[in-house]
Amino acid sequence: MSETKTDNDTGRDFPRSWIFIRGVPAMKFLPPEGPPEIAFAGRSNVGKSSLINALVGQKALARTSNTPGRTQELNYFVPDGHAGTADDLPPLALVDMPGYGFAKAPKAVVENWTRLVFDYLRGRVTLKRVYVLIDARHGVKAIDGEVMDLLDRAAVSYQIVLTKADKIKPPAVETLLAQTLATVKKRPAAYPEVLATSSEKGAGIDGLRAAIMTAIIL
Ligand SMILES: Nc1nc2c(ncn2[C@@H]2O[C@H](COP(=O)(O)OP(=O)(O)OP(=O)(O)O)[C@@H](O)[C@H]2O)c(=O)[nH]1
Ligand SMILES: [Mg+2]
Repeated sequence: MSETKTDNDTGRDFPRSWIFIRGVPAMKFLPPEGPPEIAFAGRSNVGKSSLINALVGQKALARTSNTPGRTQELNYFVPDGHAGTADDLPPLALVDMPGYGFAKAPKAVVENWTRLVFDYLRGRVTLKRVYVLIDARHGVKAIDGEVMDLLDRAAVSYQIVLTKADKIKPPAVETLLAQTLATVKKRPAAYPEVLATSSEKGAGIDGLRAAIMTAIIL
């Protein structure tokens, strides 16, 4: 069994030690459907990989970069210490994804990632919750709306997370939280709570861990 650490506010356990198990360049390479999956989606450079590192408390589990287009496959992370056999599956998997929108890569390559991300989001039976990340400096863009439309149509549960909250003033974070919450309340598959985070400063990370642990038992 993997060690666990406890979130004070919920008493639920979030696994402490995580490993990378697979990078998936196309749908046919997905692992067999098993543990509940929690996926992280968002525009290139929004901070998906950094948020995963903050959640697991490991600085370099997922690769991050200042250059948009760093993550190029669906990357699977699971808690360490599980055999992966039918009677010892990990309790969940975190899935880091390529970004959508602008990236420093050829157009055809970006189109390929975008198709992979959209196909995965639409069709993965064990996908329990998608975290749709929004850069707190930029707010919700048209492509984020398209992703939310897709998730609403596919009835896949998702929750909005603002990233890089350390980059703007607290009142501006509050305003964006309220605006974003008003938008998601009209959306059928959206969880009616928006979280603000900073992977850099650790803000909002405990709350996100707790939300994930709740999502996998729903
Ligand atoms: N100030 C600040 N910078 C952040 C935060 N999160 C991420 N960054 C920075 O933003 C850049 C992009 O972070 P990544 O985690 O690689 O972003 P990503 O969404 O995984 O990017 P792609 O894989 O290219 O789509 C890096 O330079 C990070 O250091 C944050 O909370 N605060
Ligand atoms: Mg990334």
